[in-house]
Amino acid sequence: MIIKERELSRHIRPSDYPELAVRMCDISTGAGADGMIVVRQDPALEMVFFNCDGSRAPMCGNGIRCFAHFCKREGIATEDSYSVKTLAGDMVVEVTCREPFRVKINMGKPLFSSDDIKVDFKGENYLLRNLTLDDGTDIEINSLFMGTIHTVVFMDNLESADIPKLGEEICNHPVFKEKTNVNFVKVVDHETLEVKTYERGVGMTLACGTGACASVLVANMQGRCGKQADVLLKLGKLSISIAEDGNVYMEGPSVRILDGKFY
Ligand SMILES: N[C@H](CCC[C@H](N)C(=O)O)C(=O)O
Repeated sequence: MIIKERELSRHIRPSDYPELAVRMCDISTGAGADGMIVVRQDPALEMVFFNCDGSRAPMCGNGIRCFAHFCKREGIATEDSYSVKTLAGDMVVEVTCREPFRVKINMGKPLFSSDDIKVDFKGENYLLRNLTLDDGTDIEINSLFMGTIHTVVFMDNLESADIPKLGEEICNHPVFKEKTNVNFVKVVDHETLEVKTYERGVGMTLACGTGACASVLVANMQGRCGKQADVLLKLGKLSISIAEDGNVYMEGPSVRILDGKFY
């Protein structure tokens, strides 16, 4: 869900955005969405993103494709390539097709330090670590910051596993001081991954752009896929590529569903 900050009632202040996100995203009494984006135009073009529980997230991969689509339709961005400020840094947008709308985003580079993912650990990164679950079993996880905090879990049985339950447990595990988004990844072949994501502040989602990037990155580091891979999500497909300089690119669509007035 996307709103223009300039068109908001003067009674609504930035401190009200978390509550507005909860109300607008509510499936019963609002429009129903995973998150709310405020388009800020001053002093620079900025995407201000909230999860449907009202928490702020630094970045949203799906959101920025919708943001770019919205800015094009509304005449806010007239160029095909421009930069968007986010809490995870400036993202570079490049419209690859106007109708149907497709866009490629430079999502930046992954970060691996304990400070980036808010986990206490020694060593260079938090990849290939064992996490002990409530039932005493260990699960191998890989955590990193790719626009936001992500954990990647490789799994062959995406269909039979209780992903919502497992996702919720990992997301809220005390090791993650600011929680984590959790991506369950099945390697289909060297160019294709299937990903299901449980999101912090949301729950199960139909698609997660930053999660798709995190999944390809970790899969590539472990030799499970190449530097370019398609990510199959419940609702669509994203193309992810890792450039020589380490920047990660995400390419995919955005589709307008409705325009409206929220009271
Ligand atoms: N759905 C988003 C990510 C939202 C992340 C958010 N749930 C958090 O970090 O709190 C995406 O497409 O990249």
